[in-house]
Amino acid sequence: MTVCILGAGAFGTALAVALSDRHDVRLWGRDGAALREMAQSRKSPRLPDVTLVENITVTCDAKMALQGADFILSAIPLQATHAALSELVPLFAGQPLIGCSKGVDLTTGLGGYSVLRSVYVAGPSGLLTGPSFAADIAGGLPTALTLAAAAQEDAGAWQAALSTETLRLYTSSDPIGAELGGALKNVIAIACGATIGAGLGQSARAALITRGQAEIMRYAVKLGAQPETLAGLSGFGDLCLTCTSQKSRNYQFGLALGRGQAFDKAVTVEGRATALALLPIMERLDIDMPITKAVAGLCSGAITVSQALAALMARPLRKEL
Ligand SMILES: NC(=O)C1=CN([C@@H]2O[C@H](COP(=O)(O)OP(=O)(O)OC[C@H]3O[C@@H](n4cnc5c(N)ncnc54)[C@H](O)[C@@H]3O)[C@@H](O)[C@H]2O)C=CC1
Ligand SMILES: O=C(CO)COP(=O)(O)O
Repeated sequence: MTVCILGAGAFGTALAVALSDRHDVRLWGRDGAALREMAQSRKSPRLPDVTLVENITVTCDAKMALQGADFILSAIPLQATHAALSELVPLFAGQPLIGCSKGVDLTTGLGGYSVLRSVYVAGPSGLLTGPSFAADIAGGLPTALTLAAAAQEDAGAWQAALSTETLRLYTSSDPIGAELGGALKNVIAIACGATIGAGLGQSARAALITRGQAEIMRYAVKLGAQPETLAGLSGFGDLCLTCTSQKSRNYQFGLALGRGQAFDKAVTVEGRATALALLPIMERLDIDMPITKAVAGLCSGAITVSQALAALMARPLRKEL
């Protein structure tokens, strides 16, 4: 089969490497000069340890990349996905479109799967998400992810086509739960990084992960997710990984906030825009999300880490569940 991957950053490239074990892959990106350099050197600046094998075609020609593709995967950062796909969808030919991005859109409030549905109205779409660093996938380390689609038979067929010896896919028929678990964990990871960066300790981080999971659950269930999905790979699994690993860019961004250090604005940190996107929605729907609110305040510069801590600790005492 032929798989077209949109977005030639770390994650798109990692998926290209993994799927090239079984399929021909077309890796499409928008930056012509960078793509030509990748095509020639067979190296990715984002994943320097990896060599791109021959059956990965690197290109900025979308028509060529999509021609005859059996699957389309999108690994374009979430805030750019709607605009980018709106231009590309006219070139699609009814293939499954599977989102791989994690976040909530600032303009529409939609998550990774729902953005795809809003642009690719007539075609089948799904979401691939869960605990996975690009470098791990590209390095052939064992990884388990959730492949979610509204129709279980679609998810089953796509699982069979896209699993590899090292990439183990589980199906889910709850794409809303999958998109929200993957998006909201990034916000909690920023809080965890800030906590460690400010020297508040690992006990505080464990509390944030647990209370973070509680507020992710409140939000997602209100928006129609199944609670079990939030306990799975796309929810709890990815929350664990991102909140505890210095490889996570969301966690690194939080660490810098906690230490009062600057952070490179060019690095993809999905949780920053996601926290700001969630703020008006949780207020409108009256969902209690104090950690997300604190992270939104940190990201907009409205509050400091010590003010965020003081606000969280001063909340009225309550029952845990
Ligand atoms: N890096 C990782 O370990 C993982 C990343 N993801 C998700 O994958 C998505 C992409 O992240 P990364 O690849 O890591 O980011 P990245 O920063 O490495 O790469 C992003 C790529 O997207 C391209 N891009 C930006 N706007 C674009 C547009 N309008 N059209 C086409 N290309 C555009 C950039 O040129 C860049 O090549 C994010 O939503 C992230 O949460 C998911 C799982 C793991
Ligand atoms: O989503 C990820 C791991 O599952 C990657 O996390 P970061 O975007 O924080 O690096």
